Amino acid sequence: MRIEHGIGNIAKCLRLMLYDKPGHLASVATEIARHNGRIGDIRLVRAGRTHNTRDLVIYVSSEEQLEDVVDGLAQLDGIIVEDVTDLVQDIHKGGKIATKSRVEINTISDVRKIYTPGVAAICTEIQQRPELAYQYTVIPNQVAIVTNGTAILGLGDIGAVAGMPVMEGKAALFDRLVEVSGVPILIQNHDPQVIIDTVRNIAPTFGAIKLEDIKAPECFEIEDVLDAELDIPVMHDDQHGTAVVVLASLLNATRFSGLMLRKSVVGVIGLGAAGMGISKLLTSYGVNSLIGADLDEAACARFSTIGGKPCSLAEVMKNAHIVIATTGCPQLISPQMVRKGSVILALSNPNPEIEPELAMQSGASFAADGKSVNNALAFPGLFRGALNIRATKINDKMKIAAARTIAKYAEESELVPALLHPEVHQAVTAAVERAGLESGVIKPW
Ligand SMILES: NC(=O)C1=CN([C@@H]2O[C@H](COP(=O)(O)OP(=O)(O)OC[C@H]3O[C@@H](n4cnc5c(N)ncnc54)[C@H](O)[C@@H]3O)[C@@H](O)[C@H]2O)C=CC1
Ligand SMILES: CC(=O)C(=O)O
Ligand SMILES: [Mg+2]
Repeated sequence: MRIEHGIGNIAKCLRLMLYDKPGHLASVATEIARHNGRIGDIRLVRAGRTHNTRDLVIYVSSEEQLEDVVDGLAQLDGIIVEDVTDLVQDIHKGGKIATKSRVEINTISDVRKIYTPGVAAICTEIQQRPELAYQYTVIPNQVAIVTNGTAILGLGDIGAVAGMPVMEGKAALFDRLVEVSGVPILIQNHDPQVIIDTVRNIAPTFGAIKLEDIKAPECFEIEDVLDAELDIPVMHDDQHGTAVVVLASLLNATRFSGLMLRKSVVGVIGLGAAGMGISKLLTSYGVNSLIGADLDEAACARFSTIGGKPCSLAEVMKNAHIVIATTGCPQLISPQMVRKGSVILALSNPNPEIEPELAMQSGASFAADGKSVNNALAFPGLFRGALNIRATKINDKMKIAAARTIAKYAEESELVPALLHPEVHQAVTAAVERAGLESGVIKPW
């Protein structure tokens, strides 16, 4: 029997037929536990005279572990494994988003209004007064989610199309959390200039641009140029959404542990898009002592330009009170490296640099991974707030206001609130609106 130490990222549904006798379900649970699998929902599908059929969700870390579970169950008396389905594949079939009509179309008269000839009058009005596009079209509620697929989560340069499930996921969250229409835009090109030109040309379709999973260093130039040229917000989520959630979690971590954030030594491992975005916002917040490690010399040089001190991974782990890892390298941090009492945010997805449980067992005072400290807590409210006030930018004041608000909604002794917290995204929206209005980033008509 293999022993798995992973966190069980693979969700499978087992359809089991089993004797309807006391204790049978318990023997199933015991067998799954023997192979270190975790159990989710259990649903009765059919109640027969002698047998029941149940769907049982399990979480495993590998296909091999699943095989062990299924083989083990098949050997139990009175249990047949009828089917095994993958819940993640199931939920992706057909894609996760769609463009739908917001208006009823029941009669030909409806068609004449929403389409030609009626629509022509609206077109002409917009031609004469362009600002009416914000009243009569989806533009002010629509955000482009732009990727070239070069840093899809921590999977690396897997191409824009392979990154589409992530872009759809972000769009689905936009809709669910703040009713923004997110539109994935896949640009199959590595050249920053091509991305800049493409986004510039399609920008009139959108109220804002969210850059996503574009690797460093290209992401910096792309964002800087577009931000300067366009009069709508342009924000690279991996840089700034992540930075906002990190600041929120550190506001809480330092409050609970008695550290002073501005006086703490903060170490960043992986100085790419996320690492640099985090470093810049923490500097803007007032963190004075920032050390960082990266394998790439150019990344270290960029870090120096914002006041960071490059050093080795071992030095970061030894000297930093707070460690933030954004390398895309699972298990980069070993238990022996953890400094007693430190705060460890191992943010790489889909797998962290160190599992939070292991970091805590190794002496960390707080630890979290990229599933919980995730930019999805920030980007919905940042964009919703910016769209609501017709901001031209999302500036540091808006980001810090968002971070403070996220921090406030965390449960006692948690670093951040749950992503589906019923109030946090609306509260972030309101805070971003206020900060934007105070700092005057509004487009005048
Ligand atoms: N939890 C969250 O909300 C977020 C997590 N991330 C995660 O952060 C990771 C990096 O993403 P990006 O910054 O967008 O990628 P990126 O490609 O822009 O940057 C990665 C950086 O890590 C460095 N690096 C790689 N291996 C290293 C090692 N062994 N030691 C030191 N440095 C190393 C690279 O040289 C590069 O500078 C990904 O795993 C991603 O999932 C990114 C954004 C948000
Ligand atoms: C969360 C996210 O944006 C990432 O891991 O790339
Ligand atoms: Mg990302």
